[in-house]
Amino acid sequence: MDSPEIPPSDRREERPPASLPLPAAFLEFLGENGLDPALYSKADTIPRYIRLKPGMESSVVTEIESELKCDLMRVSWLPDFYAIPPEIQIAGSKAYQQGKIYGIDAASGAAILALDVQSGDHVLDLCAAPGAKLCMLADMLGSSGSLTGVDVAKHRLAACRTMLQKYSLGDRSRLFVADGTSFSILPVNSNLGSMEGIFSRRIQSRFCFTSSARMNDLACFEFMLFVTAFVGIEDNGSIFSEWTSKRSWKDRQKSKKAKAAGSPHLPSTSEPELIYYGKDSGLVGLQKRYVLHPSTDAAACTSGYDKVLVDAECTHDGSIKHIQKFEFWGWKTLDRRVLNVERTGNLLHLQLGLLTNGFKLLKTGGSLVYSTCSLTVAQNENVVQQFLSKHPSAELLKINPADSWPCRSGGIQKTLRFDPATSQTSGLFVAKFVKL
Ligand SMILES: C[S@@+](CC[C@H](N)C(=O)[O-])C[C@H]1O[C@@H](n2cnc3c(N)ncnc32)[C@H](O)[C@@H]1O
Repeated sequence: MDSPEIPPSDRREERPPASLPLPAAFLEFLGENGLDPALYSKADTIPRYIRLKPGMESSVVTEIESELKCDLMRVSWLPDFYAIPPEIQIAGSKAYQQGKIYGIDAASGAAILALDVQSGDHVLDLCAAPGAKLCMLADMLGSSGSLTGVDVAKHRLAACRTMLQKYSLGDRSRLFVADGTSFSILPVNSNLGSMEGIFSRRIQSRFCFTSSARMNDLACFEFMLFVTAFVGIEDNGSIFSEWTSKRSWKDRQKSKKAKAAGSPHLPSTSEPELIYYGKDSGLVGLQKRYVLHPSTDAAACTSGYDKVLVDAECTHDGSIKHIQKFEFWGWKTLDRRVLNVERTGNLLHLQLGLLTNGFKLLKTGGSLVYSTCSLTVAQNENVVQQFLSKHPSAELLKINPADSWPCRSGGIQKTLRFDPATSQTSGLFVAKFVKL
């Protein structure tokens, strides 16, 4: 007689024990979420991944190999990605310091490819820091379109600014410290339509300009630059000039106030704070008040972002290397940062809020990728399900390149799950939506 099939929960006992000394509270968290502790035994075996900045000559690979003293193994399913042994540190290498490579997990790379960014797209990254995905998004964008990065933590977003500048990827980017659940600023070009009206009316009354023909975007843009030059003089300094790291007196006063109000993250007004914009971000020469005005749902449908990434805040339990760090930070901090029930409850609300607002800012026909580095169903499939039940204009999309990716299907059709055992990567859940 055939021996009865072992239920999955019992099969776990046969696997090698986790090499990390996982604390009881974390094991309990894994148990409650139906996750296998054996995954954490892979911590020392899954490779570290680096991405070679596109456009680098292939000779650079040999150069980097001799500097890092290891082979760079090309990741066949992901362009420009290489695997290196997990113990190799890249931060001290010249290749890293000169901006030729950056560290980014292969699963994160897959999430960006899933978004299918095309040259000319207006892209929003709603939880951008510390910025590895943001850099890859900027790379995919090429020489047209725009990239807007948002994060609630100012010090973390400042790290994004450093990254973009280091890798010369910031020209088309702008960075806002803001709450991603309520951020409502549209891409710059989208404002042209509404500003066309504002400027036309203003100029008509000033200069008796009476053309009834609708200006095309380019003519309108040139016209606006001309107009802002005049209006700007009148408004004395409210025009975006080229970005500088030197802060104005006004900005310094603003952050003093925010500090005094006791918020380390958000300015006291909770208004989005622009902490960087590149020379081709579309802002230079424009009036601040027209760029920073909040949008309506209807405006977003016609003039919103083409692509949105919501790489939501989560418990990070799927990021094996992150969990590994608690060996140094102390397992007690894991309780506070990962397992705290109240925090986890709030997280679910936050994740749904981020996904909902990211979708709101998407133009009709645009697509959104929702990802988390948690392996729990609660933070992934359940959030997706709840979101879909409230948004009839949202539909899950098949992620086409995934046919050749080493990942599994998520608990809902068309969603994906990467994990150390299946993918040799960090854990990541990925879902892609289209706005109908
Ligand atoms: C998983 S990390 C994002 C990683 C990032 N996408 C990358 O590839 O480097 C989540 C980020 O969400 C940010 N965050 C948390 N709450 C937020 C909110 N309400 N609005 C915007 N960002 C938020 C955190 O500060 C954190 O930087």
